[in-house]
Amino acid sequence: MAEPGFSERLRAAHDADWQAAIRHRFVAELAAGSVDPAVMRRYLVQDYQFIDRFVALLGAAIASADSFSSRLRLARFLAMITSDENTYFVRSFDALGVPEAERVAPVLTETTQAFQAVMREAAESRSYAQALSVLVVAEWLYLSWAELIKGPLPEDFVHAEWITLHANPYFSEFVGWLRGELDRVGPGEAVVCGALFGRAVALERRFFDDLY
Ligand SMILES: Cc1ncc(C[n+]2csc(CCO)c2C)c(N)n1
Repeated sequence: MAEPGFSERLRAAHDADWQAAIRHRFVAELAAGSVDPAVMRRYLVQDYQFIDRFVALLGAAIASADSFSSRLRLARFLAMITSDENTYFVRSFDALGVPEAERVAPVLTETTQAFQAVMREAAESRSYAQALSVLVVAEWLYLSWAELIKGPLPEDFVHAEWITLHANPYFSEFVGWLRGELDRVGPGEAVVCGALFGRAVALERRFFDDLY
């Protein structure tokens, strides 16, 4: 059997937080379409602020990537999420009656602030490997919970689209490629990449825990 790659070794090193996040109560309720509207609202309001820094981090990855083909691939993904995914938030905020102030400048939880700090740190490192360490967690962990959901989609688009955005062949393929990039460049900065990866996994779990 082939040796596990760098990304799988980091994931396995943080398996307890990883499993707690991908099997979280929030994910189960999302699949059942039973997330309390107040919980969904709190989640999406904080997540929109997460996405803001995520987009900046993806920009940093584009700037620090070590080849034109990698830059192109990341740039295409960036274009996709800043169009399709942004409309999901706007439509969901409308459906949930979220006022403008909470869309653009909500009070941030400590977890959201800590997450933003990790993303800022990774972006400011100007290291492709460090940027990838945080991007891979955010994308792969979401793909992993979404892939565990079986059966018919919930009726409400706020629930259903949040699942289909993360469980689709395009996204799965992209995450596979992104992991391959981290497998390729991460071992050169293994310790610092491992630390960023671990902080990000712990924060993903806390981000869900905070909702309850
Ligand atoms: C706390 C938190 N962590 C990860 C994601 C997942 N995510 C963020 S941006 C992006 C790319 C396009 O979908 C993905 C998968 C999230 N939404 N919120």
